[in-house]
Parts: sequence; C-alpha cells; structure tokens
Amino acid sequence: MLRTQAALFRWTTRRLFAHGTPVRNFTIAIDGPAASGKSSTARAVALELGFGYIDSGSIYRCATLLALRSGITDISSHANQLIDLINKSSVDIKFQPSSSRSAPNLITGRLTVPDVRILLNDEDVSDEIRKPDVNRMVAKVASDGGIRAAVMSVQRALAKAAETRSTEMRDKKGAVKSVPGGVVMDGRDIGTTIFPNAELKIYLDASAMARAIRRWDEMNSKLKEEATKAKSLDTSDAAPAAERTPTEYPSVEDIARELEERDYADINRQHSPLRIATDAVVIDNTSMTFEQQVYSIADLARDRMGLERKHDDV
Ligand SMILES: Nc1ncnc2c1ncn2[C@@H]1O[C@H](COP(=O)(O)OP(=O)(O)O)[C@@H](O)[C@H]1O
Ligand SMILES: Nc1ccn([C@@H]2O[C@H](COP(=O)(O)OP(=O)(O)O)[C@@H](O)[C@H]2O)c(=O)n1
Repeated sequence: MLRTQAALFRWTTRRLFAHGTPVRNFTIAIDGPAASGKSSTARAVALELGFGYIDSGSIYRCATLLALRSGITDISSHANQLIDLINKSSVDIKFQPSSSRSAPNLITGRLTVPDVRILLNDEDVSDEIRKPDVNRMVAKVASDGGIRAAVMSVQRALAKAAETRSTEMRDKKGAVKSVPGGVVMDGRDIGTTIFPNAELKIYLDASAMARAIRRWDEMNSKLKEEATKAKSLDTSDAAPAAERTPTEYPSVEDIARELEERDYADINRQHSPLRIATDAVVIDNTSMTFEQQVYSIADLARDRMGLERKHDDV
C-alpha cells in the first residue's frame, strides 16, 4: 500500500515538474461591478504576464444582440428561442497583444491596453455590443438560468482555447519553462461560478461616481473621435457628417443611473449573482492609478506562481 502511494507520489511529482514546468496553468478571475476597470485591467495584466484574455461579458452582450436582431424583447417568454440562437452561433474573442492598436494614454500611463475584437458568426460586433440598446437589455438576458448555462459553455471553451494558445506561445518562443501559461477572465461570476478554483481571484471596485465619470469620459472621447473621422471623410454638399452624428451625448447622471440599474440587477438575480468570492482579494481603485492596479495584480500572480515580483517600487 505504502509502496503504491510512494510510486504515485513520484509519478505525480515527475508529471508536475517535468522539465521544471508546472503542468497546471494559472487562471486569474477578475469580477466586479460595471465600469470598475475589469476589462482594461485584465487585458493589461494578460499582456504583462503573457496570458490569454477572455471578456465574459461580451458573450452576454452578443446574446443580447442576437435577441435584438431577432426582435426578441420579452426574454422570459422567449428564452428557449434565444438559447437555440446562442447554440447555433459562433463567438470568438480576438485578443492580439502583439498587434495592439491601443497606445498608452493619460489614464493608462506607460501601459498598453491591447485591443480586443469580438466576432459573432464571423462578423466584428465589438462596437455594436457596447451601444445603449444592448446596455439596457443585457442584465435581463443574463438573469435567465438557461441562457447563462448556454453562455457558460461558450465561455469555458474560449478560456480553454486562450489558455492553450498562451502555453503554445511560450513553447514556440522557448520561454522560461518554469513559467506556466494562463488566462485572465473578467466578469461577474468568474471567481464564484465559472472558475471557483482559480489560482487568483480579484474583486475590483470603485466608487459609483468614479465609475460613472470614467465611463462618461470613455464614451465621449469615442463619440468625438467618430465625429471627427466622419467629418474628415465627408466631401458631399449635404450637412456635415459631424452634425449628423449623435449630438445628444449622455450626461454623467444618465450613465450613473444605467450603471446603478445594471449593478442592482446583477447583484439581486437568482442565478450566479455578483458576489465577492470568499477567497478574493478586494481592490478598490477609486484613488489608484491604472498602473498601480495592473502592477499589483500582476505581482500577486507572480507571488502565487513562485516567481519574482517586478513592481515593488510602484
Ligand atoms: N485606476 C483607474 N483610474 C482611472 N480610470 C481607470 C482606472 N481603471 C480603469 N479606468 C478606466 O475606466 C474605464 C472603464 O474601465 P473598463 O475596463 O471598461 O471597466 P469594466 O470592464 O469593469 O466595465 C476605462 O476607460 C478605463 O480606462
Ligand atoms: N460573467 C458575467 C459577465 C457579464 N454578465 C452580464 O453581462 C453584462 C455586461 O457585462 P460587461 O462586463 O460587458 O459590462 P461592463 O462592466 O463592461 O459594463 C453585466 O451587466 C451582467 O449582466 C454576467 O452576468 N456575468
């Protein structure tokens, strides 16, 4: 009996540390309320550690877009129809750190936040799934247990593929063998339901006002950018394109209301509500710089992987 146990121990140890490589990959779950910085932080952390990235909310947003495009407005009575549509659709998340289009800016400081494109049935819907009609409906779609189960299997499959890509990338580059591959996934129930055994769980939060102002800033700069682009392309005699683009920019109060309603729905729903996992590290970034939050999460991950910290000076 003891001999069998000893042999099993030797076999497990050999497998775990073959070529000095821990076989187990590393998963970072980042949860939190709307606009708390989850996705931008997760992408920058993934870039810093060479991990894959999955934006789990984008899949609920794709499901919402499918509903809107099929004229489904009453989710509760058409849930099965929507589940069928989700099962027949393909969703892909293109996270390409090496061909990043996002340059460091005032918020991100020296850090690059890689761009992510979301493909629904091979169509790039990245911008469309962030529009107000999707924002208004997505929490309702995400409150249905059957729809969540359908979305969950898409999320897990995407995470597995991203993790494998991250490991292969290391192998190709002949990267340090003792560094595991991994994935960073952000959402509402990643540490509680999707990956309850994640090696690192972060609950990212910020004050309601800070979150509303950040989202407002983000939306306004995007709208202004679109207006400028449209103006420079407009050569006709018709009204300048800039005048035809939406002039009614949402106010900070509008955005604060939308975030509050969505958070309320996410916290109070029956299935996988937004909760702080008991073993999560809570980070309130209201007064933190972007760099501080990214570097502290990356170093927490390094600690747990048994690697040297890199940013003790920040
Ligand atoms: N510490 C920070 N200080 C200022 N702005 C931040 C900070 N962290 C994130 N942001 C900005 O807040 C906005 C919302 O972040 P995002 O990552 O989209 O949030 P979420 O994924 O939680 O909805 C983005 O414009 C992002 O650049
Ligand atoms: N893991 C997740 C991710 C998102 N969601 C739902 O999807 C919505 C949109 O998520 P998101 O991450 O794109 O939202 P933002 O925080 O970026 O505004 C959330 O408000 C939730 O209703 C969820 O229920 N579970």
